[in-house]
Amino acid sequence: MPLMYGAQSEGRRDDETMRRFRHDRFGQFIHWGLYSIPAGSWNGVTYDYAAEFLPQSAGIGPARWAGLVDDFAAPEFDPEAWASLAADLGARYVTVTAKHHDGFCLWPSSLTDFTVAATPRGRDVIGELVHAYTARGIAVHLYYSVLDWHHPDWRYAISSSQDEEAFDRYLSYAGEQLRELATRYPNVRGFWFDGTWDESVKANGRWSWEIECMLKRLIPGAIVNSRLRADEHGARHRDSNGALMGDYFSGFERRLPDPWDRTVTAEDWEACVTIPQNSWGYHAGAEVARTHKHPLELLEQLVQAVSLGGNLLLNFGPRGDGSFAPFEKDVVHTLGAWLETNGACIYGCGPADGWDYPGWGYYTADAETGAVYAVVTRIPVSGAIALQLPERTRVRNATAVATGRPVPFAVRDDRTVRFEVDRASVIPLAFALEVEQRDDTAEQPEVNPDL
Ligand SMILES: COc1ccc([C@@H]2N[C@@H](C)[C@@H](O)[C@H]2O)cc1
Repeated sequence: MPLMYGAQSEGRRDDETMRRFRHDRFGQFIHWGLYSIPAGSWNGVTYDYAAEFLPQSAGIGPARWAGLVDDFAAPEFDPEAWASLAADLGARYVTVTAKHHDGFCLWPSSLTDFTVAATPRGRDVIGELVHAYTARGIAVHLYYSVLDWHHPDWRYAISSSQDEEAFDRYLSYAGEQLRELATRYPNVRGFWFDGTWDESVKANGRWSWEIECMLKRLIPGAIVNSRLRADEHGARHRDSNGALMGDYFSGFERRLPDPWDRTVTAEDWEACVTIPQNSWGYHAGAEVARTHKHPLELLEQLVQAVSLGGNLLLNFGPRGDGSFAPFEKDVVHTLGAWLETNGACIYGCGPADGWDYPGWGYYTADAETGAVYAVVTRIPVSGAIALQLPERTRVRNATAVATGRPVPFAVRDDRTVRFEVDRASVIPLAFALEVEQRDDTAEQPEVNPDL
């Protein structure tokens, strides 16, 4: 059907900025704001829901919530230390909350006084972070919530002409804030929109179209996630013709596609995940802490995302004082150390065509060289893994990515090779496979079916 405000482009973007985003594969999400101070508790009551939703959980109105501005002193906030942490994690980009649903702005916006400028130290958090990350070669995307609990003209739905006039004022405010962000911080790489599910926003597809046009005019090549967009019929992420809006699908939140779901490889996508089961802002509650994922679970999510052609955006919620909690530093050390020696199977990689999900781990392939990687995340009881080869494919040799040492394998039949895996191996264990297309007229590989 003809659309005025549908997808602005067809298919994958193939410009340098998007190729870099695709190559990066691994990003760090940062949720930091007023909600980081109470960290899930209010007036002595702990609410086990997401910490950034505390105003909703505890029924705190905007005026009382705004009282936290005076407590946002953030004595431990050190942008260079945050950038070093991201580098140690192995993240190639960072997405930072410039404004979350509570409407508090981490930059000194001229459009409102509900910003860091009103805090005791008045620092331009976004400006200092953009500088620090960029100086370390880490790209920055700015998270912006269209949903705004603080702004008096915000409406969840439009049910009167007064609502319409108010919400039009709100959308003008949000549009001017976005212009301000793109103008103040022109070297950010992208914008990550959230809070766009309400009827009021879905009814304003033209506004979302115009915002995407404006941001890409102000910052040529800027990358925008699919959550910004609605078309004129209220379709989100994909327009009414099914075309992806924005530059990558960003509907996977605290979940990934099924590891065998190759349909997702048709487009760029990013999954955002948390370390606790469900809190993006720092939550100090013991019950929430009980549900933190093990670092290796998060590492497996990264490998799984890459095996399906996606990026992983792993969230960290710094504490109200600007420091990171010990459990987050554990994640940084575990993932950073593994990526230091195994990054070849992640950065610049994507799905390995023809290599089906094996169950014991994931296959990735270098998008440039075609090199195939087998990444073992669970060792079968047999102590061996069997690789089902694509048609007319032969494995010439295999090396352990972390050490570069050759790895012996047995050819079981013309479609199966088998690796013995040392149970003491560091998991995930990545093998680099040198494969070649086999000319069927050539001699068949020597097979040993008893293996
Ligand atoms: C269940 O509804 C929501 C609504 C918003 C969110 C927000 N999206 C994540 C990326 C975080 O910012 C979270 O607060 C999560 C769940």
